Amino acid sequence: MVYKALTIAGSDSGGGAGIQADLKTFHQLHVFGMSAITAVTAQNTLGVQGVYPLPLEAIEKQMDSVAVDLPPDAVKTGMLFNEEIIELVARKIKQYGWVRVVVDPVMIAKGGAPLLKEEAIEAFKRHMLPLAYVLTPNIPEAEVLTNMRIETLEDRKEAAKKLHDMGVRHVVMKGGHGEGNELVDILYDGEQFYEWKSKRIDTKHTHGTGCTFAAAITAQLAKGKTIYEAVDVAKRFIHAAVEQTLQIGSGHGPTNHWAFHESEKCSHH
Ligand SMILES: Nc1ncnc2c1ncn2[C@@H]1O[C@H](COP(=O)(O)OP(=O)(O)O)[C@@H](O)[C@H]1O
Ligand SMILES: Cc1ncc(COP(=O)(O)OP(=O)(O)O)c(N)n1
Repeated sequence: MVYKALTIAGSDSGGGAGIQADLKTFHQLHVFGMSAITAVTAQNTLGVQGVYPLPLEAIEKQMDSVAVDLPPDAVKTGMLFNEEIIELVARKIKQYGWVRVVVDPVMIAKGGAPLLKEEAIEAFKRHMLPLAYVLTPNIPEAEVLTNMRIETLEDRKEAAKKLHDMGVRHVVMKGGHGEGNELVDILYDGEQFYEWKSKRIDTKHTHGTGCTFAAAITAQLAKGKTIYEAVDVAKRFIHAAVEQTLQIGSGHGPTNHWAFHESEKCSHH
């Protein structure tokens, strides 16, 4: 059986985040990766040098081409950039009845470049949250989406409940932006909270962590795994990818998409 996943996201020329990170992650987890590119970015480990959204027609055609011939078992969305792209992507997801949809609310690149226009945030909340089988905000993204300040673990849980009330089925809040040497990622399924704790690895090479983590969840969902199983593998995948970084580029380097496979000698999970 060949499982297939589609990423609808921006291209990162530097290869560490966006479409490139998603496809590498799908591949490492033995899922056939497909893409619909929303925007091209000129980007490297030093930052984002240019953002070029694609015409709506080009985005729609890519989604149609994949949908009619290669129906995905799971879908991930990343950089959506503006209101028009959000509306289009949401309409097409509904048209094709895609359910296992992982929405990564990409807003700002680590270097500070906006990957979602501020005026598009309301449209994102309105159109994308109700389609999210899984939403994967980091702490600053969760703050923007819920209009609340998140400092403690209790705040994170309150924000997760709010996001669930806004239509998200499963909230996976990433803890990379929290304080201290321990990272806590949480999952809320509407009833219970689950926590994944790990050591914070002391490195500046974390470009693309969010994309890679959400892509790993998507790959596992494509294979029919439960949300708990999917987050569990994704957490191990990203931990290995940050622990054994590649040390390339002179800024914030990419994570290592080979590391999980090599460290766990996994086959198909
Ligand atoms: N320094 C680090 N050491 C280990 N894991 C990390 C580190 N930074 C981020 N992660 C993990 O990478 C994933 C993405 O985290 P986060 O930084 O919160 O999101 P984003 O990349 O979207 O800003 C999470 O699972 C988080 O726990
Ligand atoms: C094209 C593109 N999409 C998404 C991102 C953001 O990725 P993320 O995983 O959050 O990593 P950082 O930008 O925070 O390093 C991106 N940079 N480019």
